[in-house]
Amino acid sequence: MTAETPQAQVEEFDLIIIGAGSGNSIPSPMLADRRIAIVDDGERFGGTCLNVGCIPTKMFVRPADLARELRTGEHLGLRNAHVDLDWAAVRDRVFGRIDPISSGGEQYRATGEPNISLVREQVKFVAEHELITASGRRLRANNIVIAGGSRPRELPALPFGERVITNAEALRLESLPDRMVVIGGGAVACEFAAVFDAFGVAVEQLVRSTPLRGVDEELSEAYAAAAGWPMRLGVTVESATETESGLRLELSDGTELETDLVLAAAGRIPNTDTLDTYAGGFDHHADGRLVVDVYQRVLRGGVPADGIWALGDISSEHQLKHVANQDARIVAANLVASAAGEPLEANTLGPVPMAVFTSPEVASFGDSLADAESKGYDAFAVRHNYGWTAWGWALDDDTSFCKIVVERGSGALLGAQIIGPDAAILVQTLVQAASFGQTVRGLARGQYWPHPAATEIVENALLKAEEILDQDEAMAEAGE
Ligand SMILES: Cc1cc2nc3c(=O)[nH]c(=O)nc-3n(C[C@H](O)[C@H](O)[C@H](O)COP(=O)(O)OP(=O)(O)OC[C@H]3O[C@@H](n4cnc5c(N)ncnc54)[C@H](O)[C@@H]3O)c2cc1C
Ligand SMILES: NC(=O)c1ccc[n+]([C@@H]2O[C@H](COP(=O)([O-])OP(=O)(O)OC[C@H]3O[C@@H](n4cnc5c(N)ncnc54)[C@H](O)[C@@H]3O)[C@@H](O)[C@H]2O)c1
Repeated sequence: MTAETPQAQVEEFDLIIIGAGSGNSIPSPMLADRRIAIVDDGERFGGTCLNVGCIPTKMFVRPADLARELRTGEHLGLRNAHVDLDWAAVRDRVFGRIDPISSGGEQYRATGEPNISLVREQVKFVAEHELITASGRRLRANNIVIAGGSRPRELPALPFGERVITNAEALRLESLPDRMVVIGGGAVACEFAAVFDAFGVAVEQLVRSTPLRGVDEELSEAYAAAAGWPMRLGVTVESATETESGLRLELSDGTELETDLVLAAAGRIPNTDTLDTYAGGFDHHADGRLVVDVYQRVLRGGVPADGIWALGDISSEHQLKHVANQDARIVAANLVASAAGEPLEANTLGPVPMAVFTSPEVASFGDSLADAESKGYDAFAVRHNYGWTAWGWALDDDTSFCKIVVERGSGALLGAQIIGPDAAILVQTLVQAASFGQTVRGLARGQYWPHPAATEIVENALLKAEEILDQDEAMAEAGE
């Protein structure tokens, strides 16, 4: 802007919410007396989870899982199960359901509430409480909620383009390629590899280290062994060359790989750079996330910046929707409390579960045994295989298992890792116990477990853990 260019007049609001993913849940009747601006630059309204993340991916996972189960059901006596998956039909069902929700939500925000203005463009900070939009509008508010999320990390050797795509493009492909390379070993890569494999694409997954790193070594190994598509571990792409029919990838192990399409899923980076939260003077972690305190207030010079809040991927160490939602609930409550001069609510919910809807499914919370030991816990782990329960016999399963990590003495549940069908549901029984401070003692025998449901896998792991605690106690009493 030159000296002669007149500056746009500042538009004043009581509250500006940047990001209409989890941020879109902040407005409520409690804030009906505030002039609110919701700012979002997404191609579709409603953020990552609704449009290109959790929800559509799982809507693809379901038919993929069904087809895989039928096709691989020979051992159960299923014969000649030939199942075709129709990509276009599945895709159109998914987005036929989701797109109207997105556009309906957008229309409601644009016209449905007199106190809310919707600003559909990119915005960035110019000062602690002031923003400028791409078209030059200047917005100011005493309270700003930063819910700008994250975006896929681009790899230098594989710039995004026609043949190198992200989750967003992958879900809406016009037609399926014959061959696809999936880069990464995280949740996105593992879920998409499983889906495209089931749809008949020749998938090859390239993992820099090990898949689902950070869960538990034994589980990561079991996952790599059980996944039904080729997975190369310990390799990266050094360079890529366009060929007539696709791309040739030169890999770090000296080999080459030809493919039609690359799906890059090498992590997500917070949108603090494009939002220029640095211009607001806020504190950032080394990876670019905003630093928040336990009340979700953004810090500036180590102390809470007045009226600046953040939630979800842009500030959280967990890039998970249930965490972003919880952050948003805290921010919503604290916007009301701070205006009323009441005490703020702390964000102190118990352990964070995560579930990866790949094949086989994986879920966990808390520490692996290695993590617990590195934190100084005197802990042990027990493992119970699905195949040791009646439900496992029904599945004819010999690869799935549940591990729980327990503190010696107290019997506190420090973590759990499950690989196998319905892992996401099973883990919640343990998350619930840990969240409400229940130890392993009495947990199995203090309630009924429907027989012969999959929950008996968890019940048996708990019984085993209790047995170890009893043995420890007996040894201590015997003075051993
Ligand atoms: C493929 C995939 C699958 C996933 N599956 C799961 C799952 O099964 N379970 C789970 O718990 N989590 C899952 N996640 C993670 C989950 O989607 C995110 O943790 C969650 O959506 C983050 O919400 P958010 O509100 O922080 O950000 P978002 O929902 O990303 O919202 C941020 C919004 O801010 C807007 N914005 C950003 N910068 C600006 C700017 N400068 N100006 C204006 N607007 C801006 C963006 O357009 C966007 O709409 C998945 C993620 C991906 C990518
Ligand atoms: N079911 C779920 O809950 C779910 C599903 C999808 C995504 N998510 C969330 O979305 C976030 C993003 O997922 P993601 O899988 O993209 O990230 P991630 O951080 O989980 O995994 C990134 C992967 O990319 C690899 N990688 C990083 N840099 C690389 C490089 N230069 N070359 C090769 N490989 C590289 C890492 O080794 C890792 O395997 C995750 O944090 C996850 O919490 C959750």
